[in-house]
Amino acid sequence: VGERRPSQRVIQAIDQFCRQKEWAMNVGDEKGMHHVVNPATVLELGTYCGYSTLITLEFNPHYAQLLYESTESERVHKPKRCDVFFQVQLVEEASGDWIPKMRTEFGVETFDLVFLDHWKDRYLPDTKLLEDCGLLRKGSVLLADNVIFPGTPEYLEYVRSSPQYESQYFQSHLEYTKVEDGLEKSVYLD
Ligand SMILES: C[S@@+](CC[C@H](N)C(=O)[O-])C[C@H]1O[C@@H](n2cnc3c(N)ncnc32)[C@H](O)[C@@H]1O
Ligand SMILES: O=C(c1ccccc1)c1ccc(O)c(O)c1[N+](=O)[O-]
Ligand SMILES: [Mg+2]
Repeated sequence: VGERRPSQRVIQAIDQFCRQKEWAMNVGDEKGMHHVVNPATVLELGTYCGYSTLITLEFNPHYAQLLYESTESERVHKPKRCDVFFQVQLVEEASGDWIPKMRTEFGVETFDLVFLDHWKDRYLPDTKLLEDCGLLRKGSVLLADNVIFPGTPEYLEYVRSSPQYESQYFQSHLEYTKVEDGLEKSVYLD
């Protein structure tokens, strides 16, 4: 068992602080994304402090700054609208405005994985936007946090009743608590 990488040490420190000092809305160390296949092109909706980050959308400049400071990857360059790191592309904009620009701004054809963890009333409209923009392909995975607490009833109803998705619920707990919550994994069938 080797020495923890810097990013693992940061995650461990966040978990310890949130468990012992002050709760925060990171996805946390229990839910995580370990049961999802290893994706190549990932979109995260909702960055916060960058605990779960990959290619990520965050409209709060304060939280976006936290990611710049906490991401140990060197900043490759600073184009006008986003910062590109070795592993992270952060777009400091609202999901509804920027999902339609993913192809033209980033050359994304389709996403292998979308991690939904932003304001819960945006899950359904942004999912429909991803569909309408052709950014999902057969086998794309939507992984949605907080489907029980705070809850995303309209989104759950949609992915569980739509013939376009194969959905599975992974029961867990609200991060750093014993309150029931979980992740809904929905595979797009096209
Ligand atoms: C729960 S936090 C994200 C937690 C993060 N995924 C993690 O696991 O640490 C939700 C974040 O989404 C951001 N957010 C909410 N709605 C958004 C939207 N429509 N577009 C972009 N960011 C959004 C909020 O500013 C907040 O930082
Ligand atoms: O909505 C909240 C929330 C509501 C009230 C106070 C703090 C957080 C929340 C709680 C746990 C989450 O995992 C999460 O992603 C969120 N969120 O804001 O997106
Ligand atoms: Mg969450």
